[in-house]
Amino acid sequence: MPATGHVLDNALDAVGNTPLIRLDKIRSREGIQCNLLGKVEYMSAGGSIKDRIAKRMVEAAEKDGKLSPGKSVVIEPTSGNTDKGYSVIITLPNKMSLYLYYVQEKEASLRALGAEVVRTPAEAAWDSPESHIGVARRLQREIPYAIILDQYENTNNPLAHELTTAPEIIEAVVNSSSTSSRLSSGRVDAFIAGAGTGGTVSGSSRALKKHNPDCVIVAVDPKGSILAVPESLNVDGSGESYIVEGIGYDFLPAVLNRADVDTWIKTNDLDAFAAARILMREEGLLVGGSSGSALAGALQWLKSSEGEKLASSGGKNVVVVLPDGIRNYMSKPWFLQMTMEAEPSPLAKQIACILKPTVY
Ligand SMILES: Cc1ncc(COP(=O)(O)O)c(C=O)c1O
Repeated sequence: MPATGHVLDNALDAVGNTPLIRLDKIRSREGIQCNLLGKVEYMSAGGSIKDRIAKRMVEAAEKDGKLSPGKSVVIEPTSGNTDKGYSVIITLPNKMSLYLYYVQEKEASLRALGAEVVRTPAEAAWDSPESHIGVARRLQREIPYAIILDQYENTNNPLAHELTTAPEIIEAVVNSSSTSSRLSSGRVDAFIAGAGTGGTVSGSSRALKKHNPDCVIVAVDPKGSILAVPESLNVDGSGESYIVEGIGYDFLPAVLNRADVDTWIKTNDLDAFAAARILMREEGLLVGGSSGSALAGALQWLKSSEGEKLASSGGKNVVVVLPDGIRNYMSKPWFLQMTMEAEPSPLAKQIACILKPTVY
């Protein structure tokens, strides 16, 4: 959400500057005393936290003379590049290939922006030639002027979070604490985010620890992924697949510096989707599944022996990153199931009663 009252030059200027919103209903239903604040990334122009790194990686490559408009083909990064005159190819793991009628929203949005999308089998190991990474590398070898900006290794990925995500959070908390006594610590006391490439947690951690050396950085990793430490955390559910998208890997991305993380929390799909539903129903935030993972992880941590002290301290500020919105997942079975109530609500019954005699 950009500053209001200004005409922006283009959609890239509407990347980031997302709101930090109190999750007060969840806070009170969980009996938590500290402030629970959601960084709502679907309000960025492309609808995802990935807008920030796509923008920074492209701009850095331009500065280094690695990209020339009209000529270069950018392989892999998400939206935001088309405005700049590059052809874009996205290689995307086909997570839900089992569902025949699955409408692929991510693919449709990317195509709408003018990108070519190549689907790759989700089962492929990251280092196999069939994986999204393997296919991207092959295309780069074959297509002239093709470049992979490589979010897994590109230091501009964590840097985007160090220079935008975390400073926005700090600014919002510091500014608002001068006018609201509820944000009384005036600092970010804990930060919780899902880990995929690890750019969000590592980059944000660097800025947040400078702001408050005691800020606790909690990373959320789905069961079945291997990112968490200690390694023993990854044993439960090892080899299992998970449906939630955007977080967890079967390899360690170079941009994830595990030393930047204080604590890891493992989550499962069921808890993640239940938490996403609560964010929608109770807070009116139309988030995607991994936002549910982040919230589920946050609540798990706040109930743990480590997080409990913060949870019971009024005026402390705990920030949860909500990385994208439901737009990308509207046809996923987990979401469709969620929208079908087992039992009609009293209001639904009343409506049915009123409309009964009507023949349509
Ligand atoms: C949709 C989505 N993309 C990416 C990420 C992770 O970001 P990063 O790659 O910075 O770890 C998340 C984290 O929750 C996510 O939900």
